[in-house]
Amino acid sequence: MSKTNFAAGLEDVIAGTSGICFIDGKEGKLIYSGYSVEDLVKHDASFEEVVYLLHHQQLPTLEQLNAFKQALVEELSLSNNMIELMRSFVPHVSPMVALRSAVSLLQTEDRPVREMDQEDLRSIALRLVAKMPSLVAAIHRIREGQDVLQPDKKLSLAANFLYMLSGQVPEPLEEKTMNIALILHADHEFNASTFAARVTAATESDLYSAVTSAIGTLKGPLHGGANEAVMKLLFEIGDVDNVEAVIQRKLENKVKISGFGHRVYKTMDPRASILKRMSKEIGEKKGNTKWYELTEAVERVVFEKKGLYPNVDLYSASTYYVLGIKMDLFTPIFAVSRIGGWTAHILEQYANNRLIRPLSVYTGHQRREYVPPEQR
Ligand SMILES: CC(=O)SCCNC(=O)CCNC(=O)[C@H](O)C(C)(C)COP(=O)(O)OP(=O)(O)OC[C@H]1O[C@@H](n2cnc3c(N)ncnc32)[C@H](O)[C@@H]1OP(=O)(O)O
Ligand SMILES: O=C([O-])CC(=O)C(=O)O
Repeated sequence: MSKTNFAAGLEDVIAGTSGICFIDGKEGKLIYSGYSVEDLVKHDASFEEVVYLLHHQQLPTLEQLNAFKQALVEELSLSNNMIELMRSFVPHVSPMVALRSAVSLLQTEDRPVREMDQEDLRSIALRLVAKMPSLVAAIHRIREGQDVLQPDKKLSLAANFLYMLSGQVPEPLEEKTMNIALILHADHEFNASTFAARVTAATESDLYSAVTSAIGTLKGPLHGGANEAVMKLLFEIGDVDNVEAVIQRKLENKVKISGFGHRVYKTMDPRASILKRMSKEIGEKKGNTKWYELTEAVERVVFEKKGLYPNVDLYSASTYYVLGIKMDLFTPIFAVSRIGGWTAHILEQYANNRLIRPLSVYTGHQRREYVPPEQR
């Protein structure tokens, strides 16, 4: 590439190798270390099993899976000190800002680690995966003025997350829905937040710093923040009869419709197809299909008017909303899942590292002579 050629937004640039995840953007396929997400969902894989797969690029044996689940459950709870620290800032900031800050604070409780020691790195990665649902649930309960709940060690990670949020052990379909949502969001190759994590890791900085970079990157509405933006759009539309006019107006004003379009998929995002089914199923179970139907109408109109396909964020919004989750927790839930992928990529980056440092095309002033302030 010459110094004046560049790819805006790094479009189509191959920035490295990875054995974790493969996306076929033309065919709409998402494969984690050889296993399609459809297959993992069809066979009722657990989120824990998928995290193991991402971390080891191998499905665990039953014994390995049980040990991994046990290790995760043992790490779920937050210290009293951590909860007290969180009380001081959670009520004043958005959940994503609180989550980014809380992850940073978690490091202050870590035992001393051996630098770049594989075993220590893996145990921090596991700790981060386990703490994420507990942090999000604690953020929610603190800002609602409720007690922070301890995890129930008999529950899966998906069920524990819903339990720590609401204080109710979830129904089987609620647990299944959350488990599938967590699997579907767990990894996506060199997406913006994972790439941010890898850039930080490539300086040989620590795992907490890399994950903090990733959370800050996920927060934006062009990336993970789009699921909350979809719910806001559904509220703005309000009724199926308004879809056509609201979408038309937005498109005329060149406003991007959240939950549509993708840098890599040129067809339906395979995760959106599965979440569409889940949104319908949980809506029917809860006797509230309004949000599913509204989303489906938006999908139809956006396709007719602009030829755009849904991405993962479109149907996750109605799915979470019908589960009774507040919309400003949608993006934090993305982090509860994506921590699996982020940590896998950070470990992979450490294992085969080179500093990530691209170039820019300079568009500033030509060389000039310095003039002292009093002569300008
Ligand atoms: C988990 C995730 O991160 S999935 C993505 C979540 N983000 C969203 O849902 C936000 C809405 N979508 C978008 O903004 C974009 O589609 C992105 C950011 C996902 C991808 O962006 P890019 O690959 O840079 O595509 P870009 O923004 O250049 O769009 C290409 C064309 O499609 C149009 N387009 C793309 N997405 C949308 C959209 N959601 N609504 C309206 N038009 C869109 C653009 O306006 C542009 O059209 P033009 O050529 O007529 O100007
Ligand atoms: O891959 C991307 O660019 C965005 C995305 O869908 C994800 O991170 O899940």
